[in-house]
Parts: sequence; structure tokens; C-alpha cells
Amino acid sequence: MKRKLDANDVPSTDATGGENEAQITFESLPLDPRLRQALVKENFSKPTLVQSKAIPLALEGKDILARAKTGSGKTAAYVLPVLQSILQRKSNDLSLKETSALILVPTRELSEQVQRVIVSFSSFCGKAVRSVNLTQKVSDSVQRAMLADVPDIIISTPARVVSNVNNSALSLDHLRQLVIDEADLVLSYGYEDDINALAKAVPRGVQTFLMSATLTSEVDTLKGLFCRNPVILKLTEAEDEGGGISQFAVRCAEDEKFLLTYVIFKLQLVKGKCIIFVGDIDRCYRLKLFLEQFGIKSCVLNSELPANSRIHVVQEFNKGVYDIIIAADDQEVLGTKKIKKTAAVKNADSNEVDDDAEAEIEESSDDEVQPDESASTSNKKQKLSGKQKDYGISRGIDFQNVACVLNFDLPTTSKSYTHRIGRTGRAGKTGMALSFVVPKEEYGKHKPTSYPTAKHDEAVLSKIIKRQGKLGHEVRPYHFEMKQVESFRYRMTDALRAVTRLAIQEARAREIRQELIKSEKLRRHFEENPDELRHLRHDGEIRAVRIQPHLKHVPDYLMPSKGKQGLMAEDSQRHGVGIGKTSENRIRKARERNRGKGRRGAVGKKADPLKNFNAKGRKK
Ligand SMILES: Nc1ncnc2c1ncn2[C@@H]1O[C@H](COP(=O)(O)OP(=O)(O)OP(=O)(O)O)[C@@H](O)[C@H]1O
Repeated sequence: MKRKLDANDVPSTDATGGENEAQITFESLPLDPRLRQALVKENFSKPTLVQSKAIPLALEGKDILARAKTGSGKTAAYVLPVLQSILQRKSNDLSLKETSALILVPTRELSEQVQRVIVSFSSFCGKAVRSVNLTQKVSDSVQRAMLADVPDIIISTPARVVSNVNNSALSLDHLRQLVIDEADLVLSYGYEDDINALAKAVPRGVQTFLMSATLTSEVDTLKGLFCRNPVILKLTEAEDEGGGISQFAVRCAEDEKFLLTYVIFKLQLVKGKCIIFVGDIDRCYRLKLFLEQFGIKSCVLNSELPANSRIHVVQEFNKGVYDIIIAADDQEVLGTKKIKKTAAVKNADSNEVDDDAEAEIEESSDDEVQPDESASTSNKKQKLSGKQKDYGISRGIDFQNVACVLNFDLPTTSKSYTHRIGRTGRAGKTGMALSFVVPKEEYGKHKPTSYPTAKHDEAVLSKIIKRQGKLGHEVRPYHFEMKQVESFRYRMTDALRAVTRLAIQEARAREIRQELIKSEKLRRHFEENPDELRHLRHDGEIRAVRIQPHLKHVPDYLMPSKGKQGLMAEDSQRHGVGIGKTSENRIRKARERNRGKGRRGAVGKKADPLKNFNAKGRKK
């Protein structure tokens, strides 16, 4: 039955993180020893703000509506109370079999991610906790069998739950806890009908958690549908939304974006893992192929890749197989675009005005983030609004240990910027955000590579600066010593020239072909038609990019005499963008290796045509 409650019946509690509360530790929380063991294994030494506020209240059985920034640890804030409650009930009756917790998320990726967190936190619980992710790709009969075993926890998109409830494979009769993670996205991803159906199916009295990075009218709707007098946690940490992250903006022309990216990664000016955000899918592959020319490995993430591959890419990045991930916020691709003034969005619980709702670029594009394919058809047709599209692909995904976010193409809104930079500096760690900003006068000068939204960069940057300023954070200008960097231009141009439109299309198609080859669904078809598989494999081997082995190393004469520091203008050197002794040493060693090669083999100065060219063409 529907449990529409009027939130005004009983006043909600509003907590902020600014208060100087007694420090809560995990030891001080009444958690099962098996969960404590898992916390140690996971290196969770102290709770994050949202955890220290939400867990004690949740353990008391309160409904929670928590807004906390991306990366603030919201997952454990509900997973621990959910596990605790299951273990507590089972301590009285180990044979208890009931599905008592339902966790709803908007996408398959998030389902997988949440299940991984549950598995690691219940790793010392033996068979006491069993969870099933309904979005995994298994046959209906396998899924039915898993559900017949009555798992304790279901993680799913709303659509999958509804279809399993409708065909009686899943019963929600014994549900005790309901979590809606990324609550602000769930409705906008086209699950409205499913959510309404669930509101009727969920029993009265279930403890509800609504976790969200922003409080929107969608969250308010969910609160009305599922919550009883929730405790509302609006958490703003001192280091919230961009705190702990050093933010820099580099004004540069379109082609300089490529030049600087080459220099930054080839000379390892940035240490650690990096997410590069670009404006669309083609840019993803252009940059990937460009970096490949210099022997710099990266992987791509975009909405064109099937969900399975996206999950795989993030896992590989998290495992350290790749240090660079190039993510296309392809929701930002503009078919027709215009700047519109949107009506101010009212916050869910007050008359506060969300100042993100200022000027936004209205988008009309065919690229959509794909929610669960089984979302109600009518809703599936519903396009995501510009605001929701803005940070669809990476939102909520836990990219681990990201040292730097590079906005190769600036996003179109300050809110999207906040979400992008939230991929670094997670769980109290520090991070760096570097954004390329194309000045108005530079826009359009470099046609083949110009990105259409770049003409708004300066306007967007002022909004970003304003928003970050309100939060007490500074976006500082960063200057490279362009005279030094220029010496790398010839190589940059050479590499960029090799990355033709055809090469990009080929790389894009190749990625999809690989997915076809890997597809479970097509396996039988390929078994029956081996020639087709052979053709696909063969096509995959064609390489449309000219190989230029000489680009893979950096000749000595290109390095400034002062080392890498010489690439940064003096006012920016003190910010020390990732420069450390270790990488300086790496460069020194690389130079020594190069020198060694020159002596040993034929790759000496004279044998390198680029060096000869430069030696004549430039003053050294
Ligand atoms: N108490 C803690 N100690 C150490 N690491 C933590 C702690 N809490 C969370 N983390 C780590 O911080 C990262 C971010 O956590 P999580 O994904 O739960 O954030 P989130 O708030 O859900 O972010 P998003 O809104 O992007 O989904 C994860 O890698 C997680 O393992």
C-alpha cells in the first residue's frame, strides 16, 4: 500500500557537519565484531562525516535522508546498519530466511559496486549474509534460482525489482530496510512508474535510507513516498565540495590542450591516477589515440560502451592496470544548444534556492545515459534533462585513489564541475583538479580539434569560481612556461596529424566489435557462423593510426635545463603540480637510459630525424 506521509506532520531534524561534535569512532558504535573486522581489513580507521552522523541514527531505527558530497562515504553509511540489523536478527535465529533489505540504485554499474561493498563488509560473516544483484547478466532461470534461495539483501535498479515482484520470483513481504542510493537520479533515469509500483509493494514501517549528493524535488517526491519522519542530514564539511582539492585553471588554446596533456603525462608532471574529462565520445578516442602515439596508455569510458565494459574499465582503472581514464561526459554533446535561464530549483526541505540552477546549457542530443533496459517503456522515452545529463556517466562511480581530475574540455555548468572534481579527494584524501579553459579570442582558431562548448568556457569558469568561492575554495590560475613547452609542439602536431577522423571512427567501431566478440548473447551465433567471428577479429586488427615509434621517448634536448620545474612559470612552481622527487628521478633515469641507448645503438642524435630537424630549425 502507498504510504504517502506529510513530512510536515512531525518536524524533521536538520544536522550539519559544521558542529563540533564528540568524535565518533567505529569502536564506539554498537557494531558486530565481524563488521569491525571487515572495517579493519578495508582500512576504514575512522568514520567519515556522513557515516558518523547517519550510522548511530540508523542503528536506532530512524529513517535517514542524507545529502553529502560525492565520495563522502555514503555507501558504508547505509551498508553497515543494514548488515548490522541482519546479523542481529540472525544471532537469535541463524536459520532465518527472509529478504529484509532492498537497495535501489539507478544503474547496473552502481548495483555491481554496491554489491562489492556488501561482499567485502560481510566477508567475515560466512553464510549469515547473502546478497543478490538483480542487474547481473544471468538467465531468468538462474536469477529465479538465486531468488528462490531467499537472499537477505537485494541490490537492483527499480525496474528489475518490479518485474521480479510481478512474476512472483521475489517477495517484499518481509522487507525491513529500503535504501535508495543516488536518490536524486533514480526518478530522472526513467523509473517513475517502477518507483510508484514499489511504493505500493513495500510494507508499512520499513526503515528507509535516501542517500543523495543533492536535494532536489525528486528526492522530496521519494521522501513523500517512502519515509516516515526522516532525520535529514544536510552535510557540509569544511572540506566539502571541492575542499581538500587544489583547483587550477589553465588558459590555453584548443591545440595547446593536446600539447599540455602530452607534456603533463609524458613527463609525469602529475603523479598518480588521473581522470581526464572530455566533451564527447570522439574526443575520447582522439585523445586516447593521441596519447598512444607517445606510448601513454589510457582507457576510455563513455555511454556508448555496454554496461559490462564500463564496469570492467572502472575495475581495471581501480586495480591500477591503467593510470589514465578518459571519460566522455557525452551527455554534454550539443545537438542544438542555447543558454537558458532555468527557474530556480527549490531545495527539498526549505525555501533555499539551489544556485546551480542558474544559467545552464540546454541540450538536445541523442546520446543518453542508458538506465536499466527494462525501465518502463514510457519512461525510457523520457529524455534526461540537461541538468541531469550533465554528469551521468561518472556520477556515483567509485574511481579509487584518483590524484588528479583533468578537465580537458570544461563542463558546461558549475555543478557538473563540482561532480567531476568530486572524483578526486575522496574520503578525506587530497587531490588536484586542473581545467583547460579556452579564452574567447582563441576559440575556433584550430578548427579540426575545436570543441563547440569551448566558446562558453570563460562564462562557465566565472560561475565555477563564484560557486567554489562561496564554499571557501579558490580556483587558481596556473601558468606553464610556454616557451619551454613549445619545444614539444612539433611532436604534438605530428601525433595529432596521425589521429585522423577515420582513425577515430575505426577506434570507436573497434571497441564495439570487441564487445560483440565478447557478448554472451552472440556466442551461439558465432559458434554457428565462425566466419563472421573471424571477420570481426580480423577487422579488429586493422590499425588506422600511423605508427611513429620515435614519438615514444623524449629526447634530452627537449627537456628544459632546470628539469621539469622549468616547464612551469615561476608563480606556479610553488603550487608544485604533482612534482616530486620521485618523478624527477624517473625523468633523470629515463634521460640516462636514452643516453645509454644513443651510445649503444643507432638511435643517436644524428639518427633521430626529429633531432636533426630541430637542431637546424631551432635555437637550442
Ligand atoms: N571511513 C572510511 N575510511 C576510509 N575510506 C573510506 C571510508 N568511507 C568510505 N571510504 C572510501 O571512500 C570512497 C568513496 O566512498 P563511497 O563510494 O561510499 O562515496 P559516496 O558518498 O557514495 O560517493 P558517490 O556519491 O560518488 O557515490 C570509497 O573508495 C570507499 O571505500
